Amino acid sequence: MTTTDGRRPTAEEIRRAPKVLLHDHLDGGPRPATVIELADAYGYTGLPSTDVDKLGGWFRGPSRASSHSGSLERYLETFRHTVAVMQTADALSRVARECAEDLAADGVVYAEIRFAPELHIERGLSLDEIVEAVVDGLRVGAGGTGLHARVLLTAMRHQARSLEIAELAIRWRDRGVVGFDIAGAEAGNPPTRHLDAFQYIQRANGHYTIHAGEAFGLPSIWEAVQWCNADRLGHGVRIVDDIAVDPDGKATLGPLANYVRDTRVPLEMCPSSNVHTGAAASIATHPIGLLRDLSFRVTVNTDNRLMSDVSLTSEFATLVETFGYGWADIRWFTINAMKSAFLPFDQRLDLINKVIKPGFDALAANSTPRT
Ligand SMILES: O=c1[nH]cnc2c1ncn2[C@H]1C[C@H](O)[C@@H](CO)O1
Ligand SMILES: [Zn+2]
Repeated sequence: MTTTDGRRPTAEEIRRAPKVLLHDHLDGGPRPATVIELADAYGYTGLPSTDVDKLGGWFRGPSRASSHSGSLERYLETFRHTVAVMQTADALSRVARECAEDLAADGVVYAEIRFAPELHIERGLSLDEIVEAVVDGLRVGAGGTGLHARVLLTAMRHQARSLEIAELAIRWRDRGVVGFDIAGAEAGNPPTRHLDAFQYIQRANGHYTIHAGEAFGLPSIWEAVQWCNADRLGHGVRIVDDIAVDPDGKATLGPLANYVRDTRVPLEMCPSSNVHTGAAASIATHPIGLLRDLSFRVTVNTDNRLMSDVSLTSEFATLVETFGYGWADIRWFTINAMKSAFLPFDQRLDLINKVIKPGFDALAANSTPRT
């Protein structure tokens, strides 16, 4: 459904819509100017440029399919510069505060921001000090805005600290941290490597999502769902490998795709990031179109706002442009995301009924026909 006059939502209208973001990396979204200032303040001399525009362009460059082999590993290389300047409590707080400010300005009303504490210990911060700095920064940045910001703690899947990070997540669960995740190079690092961490969280009645089915296929998703009991899947795009579509468009789901759809496993889809890492060839051929048509529990996310040069608004605008989505679709993705958040049920319901639905109703009603 588009607006009553059949017109598609504009980017500015989408920006004003109350949106929900479940998959956004803190170290994938700092402002280029902040990276330069922090590098200067802390004596980090490794930046490829100290010019704001050039640095921004450099971060985005490797994401472009043309200049990039479309590999997750290459995409992840750029993070070393953002991580390098996020090694003190002040720097972490500032990046977190600005992240919340940027999301609030983009019309996000609920966000789960993730990062890997183990990457921020180079200057001697303890894991708890790192989490404290980020939680504080988000609280300050979100203060006085309509944004509710929470944290997911990520463990790097090629490392061996996941149980420790899982314990950290539970230790902070009543203080802004709502879940756990694993990220990093997927091939060769299957989710079951971290089974003890997932089981720890499960025994503590906590929540976790798992990056799976991005750079590796169905076995990764199967392990994440059937061995590790993931509450949600980060990306999960390769679930399409278990769906056959015949020439007249009829889709047949294999057992894993059926299971994921039947049990409403939320898919944290990040279309632009997937094009940049080679997980999808283009937005037009991105599986989100098919998965939305088949009513999987799809959500729309940014992944890395800096490296992929996106905002949640721009990501929705791209989908509107590509798939002809209207308000009903954006609202459906948004409510899917809010239902899938790691927030207590009553708070999710409150945001849906008091913020999201009224916000979308007002926008769809007020959108004026184009002259
Ligand atoms: O899309 C991704 N897939 C796997 N790992 C990722 C992705 N985006 C960011 N990361 C990694 C790099 C960051 O340093 C780490 C924690 O945010 O998570
Ligand atoms: Zn990610």
